[in-house]
Amino acid sequence: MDFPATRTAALEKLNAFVPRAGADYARLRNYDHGAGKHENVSTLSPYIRHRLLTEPEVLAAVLGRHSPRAADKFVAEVFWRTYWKGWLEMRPSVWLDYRAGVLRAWDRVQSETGLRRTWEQACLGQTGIDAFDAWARELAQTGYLHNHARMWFASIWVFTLRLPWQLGADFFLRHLLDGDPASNTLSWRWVEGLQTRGKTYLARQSNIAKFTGQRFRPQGLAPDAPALDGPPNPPPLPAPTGDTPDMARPSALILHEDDLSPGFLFDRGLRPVATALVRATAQRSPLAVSENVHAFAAQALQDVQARWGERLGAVSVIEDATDLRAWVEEAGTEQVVTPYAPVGPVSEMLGAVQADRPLLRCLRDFDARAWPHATHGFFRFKEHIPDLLAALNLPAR
Ligand SMILES: Cc1cc2nc3c(=O)[nH]c(=O)nc-3n(C[C@H](O)[C@H](O)[C@H](O)COP(=O)(O)OP(=O)(O)OC[C@H]3O[C@@H](n4cnc5c(N)ncnc54)[C@H](O)[C@@H]3O)c2cc1C
Repeated sequence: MDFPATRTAALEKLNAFVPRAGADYARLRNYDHGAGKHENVSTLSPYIRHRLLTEPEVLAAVLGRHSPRAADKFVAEVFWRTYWKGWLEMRPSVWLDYRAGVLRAWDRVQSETGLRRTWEQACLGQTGIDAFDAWARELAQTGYLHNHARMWFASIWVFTLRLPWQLGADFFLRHLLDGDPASNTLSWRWVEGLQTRGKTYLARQSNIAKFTGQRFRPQGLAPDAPALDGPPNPPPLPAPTGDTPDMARPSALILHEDDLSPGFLFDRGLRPVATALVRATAQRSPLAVSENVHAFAAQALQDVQARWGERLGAVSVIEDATDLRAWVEEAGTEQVVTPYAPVGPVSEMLGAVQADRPLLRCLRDFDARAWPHATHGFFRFKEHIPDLLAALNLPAR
């Protein structure tokens, strides 16, 4: 596998990429040379998404080598993830609407033969649109796609194949090792004109030919991209502030696939008597999630156990809400502590515990500082990047 799910592999990848994160990245990042040739970008997203590497660690490595000006593009991309997370965190109903939309679209797939055929062809990479088919297969085989390919793919899915966008986002979530409720849902909404109202992304033959190094020149793409219709974006709720547990009290710890760097909790004084390692990959979709995705998360959880074993107490691996609730009961501690899980399947699973005893969700300082700024578009959020970097003691200008 190209993506061993260990922190060691993540650090090796980061170290190898850092020299290319400056001017080279700014110049070349939009070129997609295909599977096994993604040297222009970092391919770190599966690690950052599971927090085998944290955003501040990535930013520190890059700004330790390049000036803020030279690394401007890369730094901004890292903050896109933060922005999307903050945006969705303050508008959780958008995730619920997406989930309901997947079920509605899946219902239609089962009853409408033409739709079912197109959906199957798209998922199997058998549409006859060579570029699209290659991306579908690359995604299924490797669990990764270049950002530009994701944009072209999403655009063709909706505007050329006329498939429901929720099924495309679901296809991504079932196959991407970095499958992430915020980045995925909101990027799909952005392509279709739902996120930035009326502004869509059209995949063009000339653009695909140029940025794939002439590997593809797909015929028959939609000539225009009329924005999809949908309700206005909900106003933002207050950003979460997280809980502040009394770490001296007997505690159990829940570690999950949304944050596998628990060092910040131990630094705050947590000494758990027992730890549950929770995996919610099966809940990413009502359909079957790919083996690659399950395997990545499972290995990442093993890796956290290997790295932090002696700090975790008795360890159990848990994959469903009922078992998690039973585990909490059995642990019998006064409180349960967990790294904050943003909107998505893990947070939904943790919801099942909360009724029984205090579940204290610890928010990282980085998220607590950044998320409240995701009130409007990215360009307003971006103005805060220098301050967010300064708070990490990193060079900002
Ligand atoms: C339709 C669509 C769906 C997407 N779904 C996901 C998803 O499920 N999970 C996911 O992590 N990203 C998603 N992205 C965002 C982006 O494509 C990936 O984060 C990026 O391609 C990861 O590759 P990389 O690590 O090589 O990126 P690099 O170019 O090396 O960027 C460095 C890091 O910055 C962050 N980043 C870069 N671009 C973006 C972006 N546009 N949005 C958010 N963060 C970004 C990632 O953490 C990435 O690892 C999606 C984009 C689109 C257009």
